[in-house]
Amino acid sequence: MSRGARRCQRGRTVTQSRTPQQIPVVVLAGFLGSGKTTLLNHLLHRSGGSRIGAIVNDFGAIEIDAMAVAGALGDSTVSLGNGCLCCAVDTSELDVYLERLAHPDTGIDVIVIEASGLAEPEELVRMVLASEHPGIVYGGLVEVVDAAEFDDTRTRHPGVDRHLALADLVVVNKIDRAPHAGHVLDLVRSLTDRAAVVPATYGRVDPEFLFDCRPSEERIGQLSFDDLHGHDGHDGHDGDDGHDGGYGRDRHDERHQGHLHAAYDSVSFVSEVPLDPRRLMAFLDSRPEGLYRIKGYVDFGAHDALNRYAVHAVGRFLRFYPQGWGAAEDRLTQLVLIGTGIDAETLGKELAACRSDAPHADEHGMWGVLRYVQDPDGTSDPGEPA
Ligand SMILES: Nc1nc2c(ncn2[C@@H]2O[C@H](COP(=O)(O)OP(=O)(O)OP(=O)(O)O)[C@@H](O)[C@H]2O)c(=O)[nH]1
Repeated sequence: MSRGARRCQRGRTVTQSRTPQQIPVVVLAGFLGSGKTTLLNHLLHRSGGSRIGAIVNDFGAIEIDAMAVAGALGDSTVSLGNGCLCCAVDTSELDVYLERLAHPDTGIDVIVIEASGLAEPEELVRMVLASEHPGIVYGGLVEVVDAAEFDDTRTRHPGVDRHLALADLVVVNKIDRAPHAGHVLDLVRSLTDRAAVVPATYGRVDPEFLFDCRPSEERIGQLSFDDLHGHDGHDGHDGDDGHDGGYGRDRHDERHQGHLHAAYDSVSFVSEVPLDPRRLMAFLDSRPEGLYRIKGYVDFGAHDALNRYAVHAVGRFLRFYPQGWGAAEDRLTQLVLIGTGIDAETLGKELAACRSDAPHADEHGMWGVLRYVQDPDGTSDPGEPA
């Protein structure tokens, strides 16, 4: 591929033409919901002594992915929200962040850019290669594939084959959900050019596949949000947070008609009023076919005052993950919906109608939601919608 790109050798990656001062920049891509954020969180927790700088690019106006990554490590990410990095973000903005992260004071060993699920990886790779910063070197393209949805994704987007052909490493994720995992692995291998193809569940791959790790004792901790933003007070959040009960069709640059995201719309929804679990389940059960991805956090108010519920829908797959509210956290529902041919106004109205008007929890109200909560040991698979 390009100068500086890595090759996998017997399960380990090697950065070529990298001087000791140069920090590899790894592009982490993959279709909507394939498991990029899950993999990035795994890397952040399992990178031994290596210090990772993360740049997270969300498609929707609310930065759900950035929250998921930052939430795990105390705001140690840079967020480039509302639009695919490959079009909507100015190259110079990416350069500014790369420069900041690559500054020797940060002590960062590797930078991972998590692309939005609709980004064009070759554009991202081009942007990294175009950076003239001497302190960084392109570190390779990692593509995450959802093994359970792979056939469907390829049918919807034949362009995915092209993305795989460019990859240096393909993580075939969600092996636990794929009844024909062997078939998917063979297919992916036939579509890649030179990539290592690694099966995974919940993105648990050896970080050494992506970069050379330092021993654990060298770990010096993650950076603060301020470190990454250069103490300039700019938090990179341009979403419509705090806009109660509000929803909006997010604007995306449609110059690049050949891009995956040209056919997709996203809707963001924020509410300070808790949602009623039965109404939300009715909404989710009847969600339109084109609404491929839902992610975010739900406040069910008195129905569970201790937890917010992270929600993920990918195709017909649906899960809720209860997470304790932080003491200083705003009790908000924040959702991003992404799909093709979706009616943003109607979806927004339907979500607004899910807001609760009852002051008390009804006793069995959460049952429908709890069907989609995974057991703590992660072994059982709750029922999926018909
Ligand atoms: N069963 C199963 N679920 C997984 C696995 N990996 C991720 N998930 C779930 O899949 C959903 C989507 O995962 P994410 O990591 O948010 O996917 P993403 O690629 O970052 O999503 P986008 O940012 O929308 O493109 C979440 O509910 C994850 O918990 C896996 O290996 N097995």
